[in-house]
Amino acid sequence: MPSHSSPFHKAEHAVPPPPDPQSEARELQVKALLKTVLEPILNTDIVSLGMVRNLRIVEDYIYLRLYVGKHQQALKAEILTLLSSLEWCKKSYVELCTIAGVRTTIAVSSGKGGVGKSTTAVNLAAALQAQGNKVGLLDADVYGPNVPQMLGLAQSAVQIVDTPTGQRFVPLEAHGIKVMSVGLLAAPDHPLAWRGPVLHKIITQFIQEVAWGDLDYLLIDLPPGTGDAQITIVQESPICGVILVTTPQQVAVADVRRSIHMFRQVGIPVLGIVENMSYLLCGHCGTPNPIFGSGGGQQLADELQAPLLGQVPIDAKICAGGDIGTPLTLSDPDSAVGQVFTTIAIALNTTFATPNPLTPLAASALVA
Ligand SMILES: Nc1ncnc2c1ncn2[C@@H]1O[C@H](COP(=O)(O)OP(=O)(O)OP(=O)(O)O)[C@@H](O)[C@H]1O
Repeated sequence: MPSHSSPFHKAEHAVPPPPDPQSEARELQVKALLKTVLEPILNTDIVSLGMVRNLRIVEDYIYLRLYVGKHQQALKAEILTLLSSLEWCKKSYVELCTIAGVRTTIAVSSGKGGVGKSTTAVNLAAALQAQGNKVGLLDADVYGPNVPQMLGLAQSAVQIVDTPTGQRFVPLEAHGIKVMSVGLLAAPDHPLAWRGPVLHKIITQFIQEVAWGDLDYLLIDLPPGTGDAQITIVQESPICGVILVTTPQQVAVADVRRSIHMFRQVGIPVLGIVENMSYLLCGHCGTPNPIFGSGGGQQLADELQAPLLGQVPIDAKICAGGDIGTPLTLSDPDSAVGQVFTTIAIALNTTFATPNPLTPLAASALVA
């Protein structure tokens, strides 16, 4: 954090001065330098990974925020050493932004509601957990928080604990997955009509004030669309990347296109697209029938250079699983649905858990 004697303390509240050529040149110099710092697992520079945000240069001082997982905190020292090599820099401040205990944070988003975003988040969490990962699921869909019901936790009460760093929500647990949801704080059947600053505060609390313990993956189920709530969440959290869910119809695809642009604008890598309700499997012969049309997900993936991570069939057992609180990927991992989510979980593990010379998933995520 910047000390009170730093120029940033004054600058926080002041109207930003017009950019001067010297500051602009220095900013370019700093960015170029930061681009030489590689995240060792993804083997990609920290600027392209969206880890560096809020870069500001005031006179001879540099300030930036570094959004990282618990295993990446050593990057701070590397950055400070590197910036100290600039002959004009008197001091640099790197504010570490992380979620305590969490290694990899991934958001699940969709351009519009009802396309299966929560279904994807829940089944992916189950697939990652089944592969031996410690997994948390944060239901940040303030407009329709239905993760608790999908995991059989609908009526549960949330506990609060005192910790050395303040009070924290205690996540609930379902099928070995730690779960926190805005829905758990609202009375049943009560609309969640939070707006503006209240919404911002609740979301920020959810990101920072949950006692997750040690997690390999934290999945965040975002609200649909590209509004204030989504932007707050992606800007306030150390998200490594976002998975976008769509259906094959043209209208859903257009919404996802908008979402992808929004994420790329704020510098969050897009890990790929999940096409849900891609086809209906014939109950007799097993032939796939693309009742909502076909090719939408692949077309979008090609156009936006984001990989198509999987195509999930329509299966009535998904709804049944949602109602009884057990994701289909857990109750029937060998089903076509279970296999799609297992494949995606393996791709994520390969990308985020093993040092590698730029996996296809990581490489394509960074195309702007
Ligand atoms: N592949 C599928 N086959 C059958 N039913 C599905 C499938 N995917 C989702 N559903 C069902 O569609 C409904 C909407 O799914 P879900 O709640 O996951 O969508 P969502 O995008 O999260 O919606 P919202 O944005 O409104 O929260 C649920 O009843 C779910 O069980």
